Amino acid sequence: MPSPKTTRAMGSNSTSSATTNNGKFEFSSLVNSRTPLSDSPSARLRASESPVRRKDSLSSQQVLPEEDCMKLNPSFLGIAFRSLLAIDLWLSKKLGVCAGEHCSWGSARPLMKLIEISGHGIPWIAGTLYCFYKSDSLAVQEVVLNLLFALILDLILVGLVKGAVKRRRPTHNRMDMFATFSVDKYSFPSGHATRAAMVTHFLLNHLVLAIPVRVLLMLWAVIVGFSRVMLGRHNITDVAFGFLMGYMQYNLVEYLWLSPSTVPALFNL
Ligand SMILES: CC(C)=CCC/C(C)=C/COP(=O)(O)O
Repeated sequence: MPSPKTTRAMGSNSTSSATTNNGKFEFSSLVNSRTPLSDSPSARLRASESPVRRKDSLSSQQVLPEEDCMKLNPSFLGIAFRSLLAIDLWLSKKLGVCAGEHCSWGSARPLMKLIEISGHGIPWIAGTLYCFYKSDSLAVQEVVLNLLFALILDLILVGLVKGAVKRRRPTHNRMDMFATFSVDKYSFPSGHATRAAMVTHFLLNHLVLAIPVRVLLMLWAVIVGFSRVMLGRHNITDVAFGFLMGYMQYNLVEYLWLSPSTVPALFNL
């Protein structure tokens, strides 16, 4: 692939031309792939095209395919976004202190894995089903059924976003998670973070809890989020978006609230 420094292709004649500097081709700007080589003052260089081959092989009317081009003038937002991602990866790797037994906090890994199980979907769904089975009043059944609905909705929405974004987990992650599903190989967003945020919001709003219990519940959610990064399962942005998504999922459950008047069949179990 030619050197990224490029010399303006002087398209005055039917084919582009390149200048050489001690035999090394230099380009100051590139020809736009969407217009004929001879017309545009700035452009892109076909990544697989060497200057020498390009001069001979491309006529002035041939348009370079977009996918073959390398964009050398990214927007400010593009640069800012990539810088944020680079900081995210770097800081997440720094915070992955329990990613393995050999890490600086490797001895805390068993505790982090216990916290991981406390935020897993299976224990929450199994526990909620048990509470629904044992519930003896319509009011309790209504709350428990909506919690079950929220947990299932969380799995579906997180699975869809994971499958769409397909962000790989951090390289330092050791994939030894308890009971995972296909899309759980992907990192964005953190399903534990969405679940912790959603469940905490749900319980704080639908259960009468003493202040210390409310504080412990919120603390649990934050610790689950931190544990995802410390275990190396996620980057910080995966968890941050997970918390935001979990909060939005709770509001969606409130909007779609299942009540005996709207879905009586669910309550005649
Ligand atoms: C298979 C079931 C019922 C739940 C999967 C729960 C799970 C493994 C989610 C992944 O969480 P992270 O995205 O935080 O790693």
